[in-house]
Amino acid sequence: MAAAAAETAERKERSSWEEALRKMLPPGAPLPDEEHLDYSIAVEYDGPAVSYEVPKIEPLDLRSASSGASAGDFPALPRGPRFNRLRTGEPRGSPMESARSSSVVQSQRGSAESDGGDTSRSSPRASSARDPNSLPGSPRRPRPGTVTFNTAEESEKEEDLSCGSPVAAPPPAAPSRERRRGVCGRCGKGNILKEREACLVCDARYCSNCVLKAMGSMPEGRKCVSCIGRPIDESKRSSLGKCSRMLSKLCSPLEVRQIMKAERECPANQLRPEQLIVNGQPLRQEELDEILGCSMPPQKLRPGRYWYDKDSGLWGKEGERPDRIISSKLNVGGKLRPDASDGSTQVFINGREITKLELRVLKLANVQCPRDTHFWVYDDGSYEEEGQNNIRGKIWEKASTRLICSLFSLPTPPGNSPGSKEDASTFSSRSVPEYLEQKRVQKLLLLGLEGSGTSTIFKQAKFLYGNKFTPEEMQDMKLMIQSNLYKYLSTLLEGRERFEDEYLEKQKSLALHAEKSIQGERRVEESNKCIYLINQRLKHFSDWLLEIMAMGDLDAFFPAATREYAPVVEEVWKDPAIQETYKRRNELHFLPDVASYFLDRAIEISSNEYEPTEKDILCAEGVTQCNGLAFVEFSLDDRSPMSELYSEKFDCPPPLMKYQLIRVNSRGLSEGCKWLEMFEDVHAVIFCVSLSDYDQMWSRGSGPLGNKMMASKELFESVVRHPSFRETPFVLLLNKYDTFEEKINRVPLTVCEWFADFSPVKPHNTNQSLASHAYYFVAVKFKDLYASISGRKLFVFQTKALERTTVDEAFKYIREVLKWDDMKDDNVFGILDESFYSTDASSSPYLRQV
Ligand SMILES: Nc1nc2c(ncn2[C@@H]2O[C@H](COP(=O)(O)OP(=O)(O)OP(=O)(O)O)[C@@H](O)[C@H]2O)c(=O)[nH]1
Ligand SMILES: [Mg+2]
Repeated sequence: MAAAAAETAERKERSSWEEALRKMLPPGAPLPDEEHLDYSIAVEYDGPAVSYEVPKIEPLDLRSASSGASAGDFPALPRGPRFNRLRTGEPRGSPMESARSSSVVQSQRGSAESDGGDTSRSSPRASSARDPNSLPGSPRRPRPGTVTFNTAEESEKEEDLSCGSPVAAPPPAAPSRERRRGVCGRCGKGNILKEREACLVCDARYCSNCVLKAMGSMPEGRKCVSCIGRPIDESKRSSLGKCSRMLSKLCSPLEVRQIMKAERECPANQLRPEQLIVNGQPLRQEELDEILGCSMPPQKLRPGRYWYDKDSGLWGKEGERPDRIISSKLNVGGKLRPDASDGSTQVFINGREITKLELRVLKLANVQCPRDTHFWVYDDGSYEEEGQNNIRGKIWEKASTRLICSLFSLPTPPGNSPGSKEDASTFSSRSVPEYLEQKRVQKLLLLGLEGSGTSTIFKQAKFLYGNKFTPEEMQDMKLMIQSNLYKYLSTLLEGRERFEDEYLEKQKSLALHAEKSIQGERRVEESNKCIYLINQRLKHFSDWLLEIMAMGDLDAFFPAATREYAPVVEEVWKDPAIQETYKRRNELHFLPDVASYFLDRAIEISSNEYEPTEKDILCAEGVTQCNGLAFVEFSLDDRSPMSELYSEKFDCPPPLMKYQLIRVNSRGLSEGCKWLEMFEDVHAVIFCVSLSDYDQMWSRGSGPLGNKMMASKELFESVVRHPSFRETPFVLLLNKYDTFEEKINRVPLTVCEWFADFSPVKPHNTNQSLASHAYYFVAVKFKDLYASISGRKLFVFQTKALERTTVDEAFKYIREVLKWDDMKDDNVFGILDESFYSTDASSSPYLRQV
């Protein structure tokens, strides 16, 4: 019964689509077989109502145009930018818009027809094809967008290319363009110093006036409209998704984010399987999918030849040592060859002759490996000699081995439990940097997002506990303060440019309206004086400085230029346009609060005789100019309620504990928190967050702008999740409470999406109470987040890092936390219940925070 009904339904459906098709063909033309239908031409249906859904073409929805795994793996592609711009009425002229209004849309690839995955097919049946996953037998591989906007000529050429096998057909080559250095590919105007945005495919460069016209709404990121659908130039792979200064000036942050996402994730920009040769064999799409979809895929894959050991998960470039450990047991590539990494040690791991460096590390890790040893290594690091059936240990288990590996840039598997303490002695007998030595010091790792206050806290610790700055450090500090002047200034100048452009745009649209009325004209004339205008001379300086900053060449000009330009710096800073810009500093690409403190004294600071005061040192960002790792050792006066408890019990004073404060700057954290592995033995992680960041905009490098508190949250999460700190207590310092107190009455806490549910219940008559309420709210947010990840309690303390006493109290609080942590492990007194170990208790004078 059911079968018969289904058959009738199918027959009915078939006849109705045949009917629809007939209407599209010239009268009397025979109805082609389904196999012979040419789906590459879609015609807008304007016939009578039909019982099924007429297929629609959505030119930009590449997600539906790509099939199988890729469709599932790549999130929705941006359609926002285009619509946003259309809404704002910005003149576009992009061929994209004209194509949308046209009723005939060309399919880019005839090849897609053969596999039935083309969403542009005109068959009514194709209505289901909008969901590529619903197509039986649709191949799992990314395909370029169905619809592009090429010239007729280009489309013809492509049609030929696309006739080949859909798997083997190489993507069409980029059109070659004649280029002259510094000349815009569209308007032809040239200026070698002007910024250009380059097409990722053909490298055509466009000036800021032309880039949006040449690249349209960028559904695949920065490509000329005629290059959409084409694979990118491989040399540009590393810049995928990295926004340029030009683009961030031209588009809103949301648009930029969407364009960059499309650039990274659209099918056309992905690696093609045949570009990867693994163990001598080019990959097939399923294999590439398997690699990319595994739990630990190789990062930043580029076309090339690789080797892969599926038993251990080791992965490297052909002829080179292992580069990383990826998921094991993937069915990809050919058989691992003995000479895969070009080793010459006569020691073999899973059939591969290992390199000298690996052998050295194995020896350091006390693995016996005479010549002609054949090891079998499994993905958990356990190893045995071939044929002996006797696991001899785990290679990466010891912390020392992992540290050695990281020193030698050899991969270790993530997620190993912290190494056992007995490693310490073996480890210190080797020549390792002093700071890695296991001594009687408690290591405190101080981390935080850029500008959160870590260096200020570090410097306060130095002032507080007796480490003086050396003359070299003072000199470093001076140079840093001097060059920071230019950094602040360039941020302001860049902002000024943007505000001026915005203003002019607004004027233009006003003028359009005003043309209709004479009064309007007068009004426009009156308001034409833009407050963001600067004079020609300063403009010249501004262009020059921004150019240098964009090229990252500041160090080449300073400090030599410091004195020479000091008067101009002062003039620029005092200029009303810059002062107006400064008023809108929260819209700028992060300008610290201290910018005005230093810019006000530009002449004094730029002089040769300038010596930074203690306050200058504190206010200056950073510890040293190069700003990498910094260490300070100190001991604290140990009289505290907890130490009294010790003395009572043991009848002797506790030994003086030394602390080593290690500060890693935010740049050190940005590379996937790689450095953190070095610090798995720290006793506490002190994470610093600037409370006043909740309304600040910020971006990592040239990435898209976002809320800075959210960026802090993300960094916090990744540090908490880091395997090195699974057992380590965390102390959160909520810093800049002073700025927060002042700001909270002007800017509601809810501007940060994470705090959107902040609604203080009681009326707040004083600033104090609203600020403390908000502070408590933020603290609890972090505590909840921490607990949800680690299942433990987060210790929170409030600081105003510029006030020394608050930093002193913070360290004393941290000392208490460390002691409790020690005692929790031993539980020597048997009195440590959860409430004692909680921050809610107030058994210590320092325990007055949430
Ligand atoms: N008002 C106020 N300013 C602070 C406070 N803490 C730090 N600052 C200032 O904020 C700026 C940034 O602080 P830093 O200590 O340099 O921040 P950081 O975490 O070291 O950031 P990077 O050096 O970029 O990694 C400096 O100008 C400090 O003077 C605070 O509690 N209140
Ligand atoms: Mg700093």
